[in-house]
Amino acid sequence: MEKQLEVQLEEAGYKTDEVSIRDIFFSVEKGKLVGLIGPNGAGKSTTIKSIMSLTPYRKGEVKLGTEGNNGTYAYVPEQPVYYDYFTLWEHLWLAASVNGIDKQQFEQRADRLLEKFKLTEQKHHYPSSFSKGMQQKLMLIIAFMLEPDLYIVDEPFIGLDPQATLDFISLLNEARSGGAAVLMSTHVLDSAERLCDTFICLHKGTIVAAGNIEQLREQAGLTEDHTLFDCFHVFTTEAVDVIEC
Ligand SMILES: Nc1ncnc2c1ncn2[C@@H]1O[C@H](COP(=O)(O)OP(=O)(O)OP(=O)(O)O)[C@@H](O)[C@H]1O
Repeated sequence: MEKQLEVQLEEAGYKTDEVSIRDIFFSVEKGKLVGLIGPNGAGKSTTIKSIMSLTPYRKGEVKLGTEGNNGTYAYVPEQPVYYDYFTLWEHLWLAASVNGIDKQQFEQRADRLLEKFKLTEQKHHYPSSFSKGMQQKLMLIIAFMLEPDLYIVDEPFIGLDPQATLDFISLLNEARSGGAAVLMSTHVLDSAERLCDTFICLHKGTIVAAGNIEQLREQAGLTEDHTLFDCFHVFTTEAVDVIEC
């Protein structure tokens, strides 16, 4: 299967003399959803930020796109980022125009997504007046509007209401069936268990387990009636050998 993202991070951190994550090696194939899981402070956001070259220190390599073909990506940060003086619609148009989407295609995609996320009425409002969940939806709408080869999403579920969560999942599945790859960090393990093909479990800045749910159960020494949460508990509370992925 073709890799859309290959991560070979030896070390990364917020200062040159401080290593926050180390030995993070994994890949995401076309059409697959890889879940980045781990407790608070495990290094999920740092991994994502260093993939995006947003950490001051990074040693290692990140390859984006398939063999001989640079891929496109959309990054949805944990904290929404917006301009105070642009309306919702202006944000979408700005993102579309810098990414070369023509006006007709932009309007078609943007209107469909606003409808889906129930923000049509707020089209000409300023995101600074939005709730956290509505700002999160703005970030997701931009990502889906760009229809990239790869989605990198940092904790999408916190802040979204149940209907928006379902809408987000259905759009994600639609993008995957079109061949898009997804890397998603989350604490919401029941959703992750249902959605993700494979998991990277981080603890104390490094990978402690990786694979699909069956492989995680095996690595945790658990039987098939155990959930992702049970595996997570084993990997993050007991001394485990670091398992190569
Ligand atoms: N801006 C920063 N400057 C310095 N250290 C940071 C910064 N952000 C995170 N860290 C440190 O890096 C380590 C990993 O944090 P990170 O935010 O990646 O964890 P996380 O798994 O995303 O946690 P959470 O689930 O709480 O979001 C922690 O020790 C944290 O204190």
